[in-house]
Amino acid sequence: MIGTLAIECRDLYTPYLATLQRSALQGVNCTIKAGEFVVLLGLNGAGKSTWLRSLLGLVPIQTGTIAINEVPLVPKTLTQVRRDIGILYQGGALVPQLTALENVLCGCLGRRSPWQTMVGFSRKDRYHALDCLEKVGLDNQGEQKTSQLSGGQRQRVAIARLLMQSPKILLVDEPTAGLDVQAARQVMEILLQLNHQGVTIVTVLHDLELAQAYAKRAIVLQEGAIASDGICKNLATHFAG
Ligand SMILES: Nc1ncnc2c1ncn2[C@@H]1O[C@H](COP(=O)(O)OP(=O)(O)OP(=O)(O)O)[C@@H](O)[C@H]1O
Repeated sequence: MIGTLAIECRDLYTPYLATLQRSALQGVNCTIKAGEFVVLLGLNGAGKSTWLRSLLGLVPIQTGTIAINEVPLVPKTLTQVRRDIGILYQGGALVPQLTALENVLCGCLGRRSPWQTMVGFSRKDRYHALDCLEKVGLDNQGEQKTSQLSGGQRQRVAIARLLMQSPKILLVDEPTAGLDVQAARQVMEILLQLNHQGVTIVTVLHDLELAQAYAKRAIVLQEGAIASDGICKNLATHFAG
């Protein structure tokens, strides 16, 4: 699978923002091959989340092009492209009143008709959701409300929910924010396992040690453009400079 292009951005500009006195993204050029594990680094406001959201067509684009799995991202291809790509937002965005299993089941709502949604989830859906929970080590917590889970467990439920759509590309925004060292490593280990299974991972991280331990390539965004792009090595020294 490595060799095909998972993500390709050419001269990507978002519209001018008066508050910033520039565009959030200004000239992003980048290719990421299928199967890569990439960490996205940069200061607050550098444009990391905006870039991730742009890859799903969630941000207006002024100029430039995006292709996902070699399919140009245009209104006509949006549904097709979104089938292949999952995004995990900061905090996971789970429904606290629902159980872990119910939250994971929500991951298949996007590919169901309104009629199927009214009928409820099938036994097959439930087995699939349990399977996804098992992949993140939470098969015993399926019936627990997510409000009663720890931050690390909630983040893993959010990953399991994404797995329901069997994405080929996972975009992850600060998956370890607010987690202790052990929980952060558990989340990163899950991302690594998924990567070993062929899923392309692009994750925003602020922890340089974790970045170096798990990702092979680091892309650094600065004021909406790529300031550096290379192998994950000596990141602390690089950033000190
Ligand atoms: N819809 C919007 N309207 C106005 N400004 C916006 C909008 N979206 C993003 N911005 C601005 O664009 C810049 C980039 O934001 P973005 O959230 O992508 O940065 P980031 O690198 O992810 O930051 P952080 O590390 O804090 O999450 C920020 O200064 C933000 O305030």
